[in-house]
Amino acid sequence: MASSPYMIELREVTHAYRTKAGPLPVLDSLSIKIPENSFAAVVGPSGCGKSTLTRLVSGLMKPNEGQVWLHSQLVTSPRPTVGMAFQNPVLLEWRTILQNVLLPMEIVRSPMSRAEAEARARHLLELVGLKGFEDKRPSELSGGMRQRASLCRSIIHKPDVLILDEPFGALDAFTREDLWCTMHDLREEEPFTCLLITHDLRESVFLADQVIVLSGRPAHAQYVLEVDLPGKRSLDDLYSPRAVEMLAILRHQIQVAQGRATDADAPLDGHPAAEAHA
Ligand SMILES: Nc1ncnc2c1ncn2[C@@H]1O[C@H](COP(=O)(O)OP(=O)(O)OP(=O)(O)O)[C@@H](O)[C@H]1O
Repeated sequence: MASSPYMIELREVTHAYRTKAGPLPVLDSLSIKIPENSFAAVVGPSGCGKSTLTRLVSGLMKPNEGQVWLHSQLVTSPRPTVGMAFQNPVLLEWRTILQNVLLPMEIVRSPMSRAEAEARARHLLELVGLKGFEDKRPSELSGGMRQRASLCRSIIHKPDVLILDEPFGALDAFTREDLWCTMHDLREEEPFTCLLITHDLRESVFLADQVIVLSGRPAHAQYVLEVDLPGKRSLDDLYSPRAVEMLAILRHQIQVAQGRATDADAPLDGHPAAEAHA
């Protein structure tokens, strides 16, 4: 079995949940390739299997068929080298923000000393605009600030891969856009490989190098759009003719995935998934 040259690779992954009503097929021959230090966004109809995909990549679940590769290793058990952030940033109220950010260092083995980790946590908090809040408790912060702290926590241990499962979904539009820019700042400071699950097409185009559109359940990679915008983007880039064109393509692909449109009337661009993954 050949190892994978990608940071994340799914090869022909098929998975069904066992339910009382019988097997529920969720993924069907799903193949995805994400190179090191690149950012992939996954979009698709509600309930098509996006969160299932994150559980497979982090090793919390094993697929019925196919392989999941992470940093050239076959994933067969939970991976400490994966950082995760979710829609609800669960921070521990009895710890300060700094102590919350440092939490993974107590769980994951790392070559960093305690002093190095603390210096890194303080630096990350400054980078995301939380300088001065290190000693506050989570309840003293706004939702957007808590999500910023949660992002710092997810990368404090320098994970191979960062998995973001709709981390900005519960925030108001302005805070969300602010956090998108923070993501670009973080990536500029320290490259990492990221898999983002989102329902927001603008978010996917603003943040990602490739946008993978999943089909309806059981999901396969229906379409892959390579985002050809500048590396570090400004919000104005979202209003460029090219960004508007890409958003139209993605909107159409989501409609195809939902069974509300066919490929016959597709805007012309991008790569059908099969081509991009050849
Ligand atoms: N542990 C489980 N047991 C049985 N069925 C499950 C389990 N987890 C998820 N499902 C079902 O599998 C399907 C895919 O779920 P998943 O959460 O991966 O979808 P999703 O694309 O992330 O959904 P959404 O867009 O609504 O967040 C759904 O129908 C869900 O009800």
